[in-house]
Amino acid sequence: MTETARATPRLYVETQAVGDIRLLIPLLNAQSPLLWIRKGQGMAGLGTALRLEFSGADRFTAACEAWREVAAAATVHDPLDSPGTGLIAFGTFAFSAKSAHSSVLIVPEVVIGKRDGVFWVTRVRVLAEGESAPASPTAAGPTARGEVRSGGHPVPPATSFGPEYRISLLPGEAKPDSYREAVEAAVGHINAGELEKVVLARDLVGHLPKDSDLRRVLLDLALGYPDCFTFAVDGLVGSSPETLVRVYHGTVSARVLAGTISRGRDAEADHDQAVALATSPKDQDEHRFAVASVMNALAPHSRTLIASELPFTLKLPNLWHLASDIEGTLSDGSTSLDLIASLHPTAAVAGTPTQDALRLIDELEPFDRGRYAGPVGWVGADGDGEWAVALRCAQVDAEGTITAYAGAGIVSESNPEREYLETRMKFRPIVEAFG
Ligand SMILES: C=C(O[C@@H]1C=C(C(=O)O)C=C[C@H]1O)C(=O)O
Repeated sequence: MTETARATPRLYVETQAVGDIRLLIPLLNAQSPLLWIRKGQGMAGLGTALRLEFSGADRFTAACEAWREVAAAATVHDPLDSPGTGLIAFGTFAFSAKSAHSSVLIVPEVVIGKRDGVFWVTRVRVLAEGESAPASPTAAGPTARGEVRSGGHPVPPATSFGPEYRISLLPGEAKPDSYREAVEAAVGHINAGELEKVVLARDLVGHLPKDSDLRRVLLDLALGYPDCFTFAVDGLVGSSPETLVRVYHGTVSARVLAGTISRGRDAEADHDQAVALATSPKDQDEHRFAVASVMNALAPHSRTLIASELPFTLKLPNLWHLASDIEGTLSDGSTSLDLIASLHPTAAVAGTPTQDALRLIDELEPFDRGRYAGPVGWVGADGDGEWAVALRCAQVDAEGTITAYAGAGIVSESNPEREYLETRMKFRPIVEAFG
């Protein structure tokens, strides 16, 4: 199912430290941005040095294998050796093994990054057949094809934003009534003892005029949701609060979210909402399934693995979530790609038991989720990386069609209207960013 290049391309990669970079988003390409930031820190990508596509049930294992080969064949000069420096790929994976949408790893020609007061630029090019890689770094790094450097400055220039736009997103394949009916049907299956939890989503669609500047949407998301990962990979744009997995030098961490309530109108009502969420048996049930699925997936790869005993309430501008942080040390040298293969799909986005939930999603959701609820993030040459669950997001395709998705965890106590309203809250970041 998965296409692999005949010969592994040999990449030549140079990272250099640069002076202060203020904002990453204005440096991006307006129509095909590559971005991964949280709290203003992260990486922006320009151009494509290498694109690897995967599909089907083996999309994760094929990506692990292909990335290992690409990393092994690459020559990397990276004096900084920190998360995100050196060779990296941005990635987005389809939710379903049956999806018609591709899963991709993209190595940009240029990566501009900032983290903990360190600023860097990485340049990448594919070596020609027979060409040997420079043994030591060239002063300003390899110049990407066709790029004109302004005054020899290593950071590509910011460009001004294109015209403003306001786009309405309207119900797509799943109309509000059919969503409520699907929730009701799911509760029936749960009460019949067929499964314990299923996550059902609905979609909104809109159209982005040709040549619209997607950086406007990213800026809105990044400023409005600074504690979330704001991402743009291959047309998938969004701001996710949920860390699927982070791997760094043999440690592993994740943030599991499941259980949601609206924000209160004033401080007191808001506090009451948080207490109501933290003490709701329905939300605790939903959450327990989600934590268990992540712990079970990580346990075989970990020497130690700890989740907080009780979930905490995570405040976002549009809602409260029940959250649990998980931390551990790896026992088997798994890369972040190996771990997303084990983790996906968690009970926070599929349900419990997984296979029954996936079957019911196929039956009750009238669309292909594409990359929604799949892993989105980045991986480095050593396999370390950071992946979020692609939530609060939309896919913008080549014709400008925007498809946004939001879902809710259904358990036996679920109420169709409340679950519908929960998806409305979850759509807010993306609806407001395009609107
Ligand atoms: C499915 C979504 O969110 C997931 C489901 C949640 C829930 O059911 O409470 C909460 C956070 C996410 O894990 C979504 O945002 O579309």
